[in-house]
Amino acid sequence: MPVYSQEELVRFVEEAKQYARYGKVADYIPALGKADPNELSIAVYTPDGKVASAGDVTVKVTLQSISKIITLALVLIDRGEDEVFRKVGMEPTGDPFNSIAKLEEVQPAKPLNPMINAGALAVTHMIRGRSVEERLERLLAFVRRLAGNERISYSDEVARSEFETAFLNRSLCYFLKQHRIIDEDVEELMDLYTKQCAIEMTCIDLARIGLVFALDGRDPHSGERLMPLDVARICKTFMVTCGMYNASGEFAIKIGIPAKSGVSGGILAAVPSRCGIGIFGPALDDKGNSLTGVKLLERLARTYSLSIF
Ligand SMILES: NC(=O)CC[C@H](N)C(=O)O
Repeated sequence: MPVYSQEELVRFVEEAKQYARYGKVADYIPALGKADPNELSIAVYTPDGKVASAGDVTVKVTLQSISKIITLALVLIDRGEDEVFRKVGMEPTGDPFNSIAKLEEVQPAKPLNPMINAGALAVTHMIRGRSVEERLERLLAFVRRLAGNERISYSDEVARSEFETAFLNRSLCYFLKQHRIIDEDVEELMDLYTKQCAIEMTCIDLARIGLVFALDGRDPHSGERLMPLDVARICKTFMVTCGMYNASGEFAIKIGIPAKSGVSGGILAAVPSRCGIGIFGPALDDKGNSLTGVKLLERLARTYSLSIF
């Protein structure tokens, strides 16, 4: 097991930051547009409980699409594989995360995987609970257990900002409703989905959740099982095949670590048995992945031979 040295991480962060000028902060969710593209931070959490970090790891990042992997785990626990995969598929799309195109082409109409927005909306729909509040509380309780941090909540500002502007996601919902993938009120689902995406935490929390996946679903400190082995396995497989949207193939070749990104600039990565990694770098590439974050991960993967392939 390599020792992830703080000094080395600081150097890698400085190197990767040079690329910030080629990226762009997401602004289709207006509240995300306020982020500083030069921000870059990383935390690496190892099974011995140690955390190495660089950059300002007190900054909070909203999960955005990273939440998709966590809701998938919760819903697989809630409903089991058979029910979940009746409503959402297992195949990468090669399309942007918010694309509506394949929904019409694929028969029977169901989203191709849970990592694109259409699939994630179908998954969020399946979170058990009698009301949006109860479902959100169940999700938050799960997130807090994975991160070992009771204080985690969501940003009301970011949730509201997305809720007010998410017309494309609403279109996806109506399509799903027409095809009976979902049967709830679209505004309620959007309320829950935008709050889910606005759950915020630090890179250290992200890294700790990554480590739970890396340890096949076990709590790194207590050894307690937080999700069944199969659920952790399915989630990690989706991270490899679809976690970086339509850049997942290139990411697998260049970096080779199960990872999930969000348009906030966050990345959660799980190196099986070895570590969890949390990154925040809001300068995005044209696919919506953190440009500086991916550069940083690439450097780390090469230095420490982290590719699983
Ligand atoms: N790729 C992302 O991170 C997208 C998440 C965002 N909340 C959306 O639905 O558009």
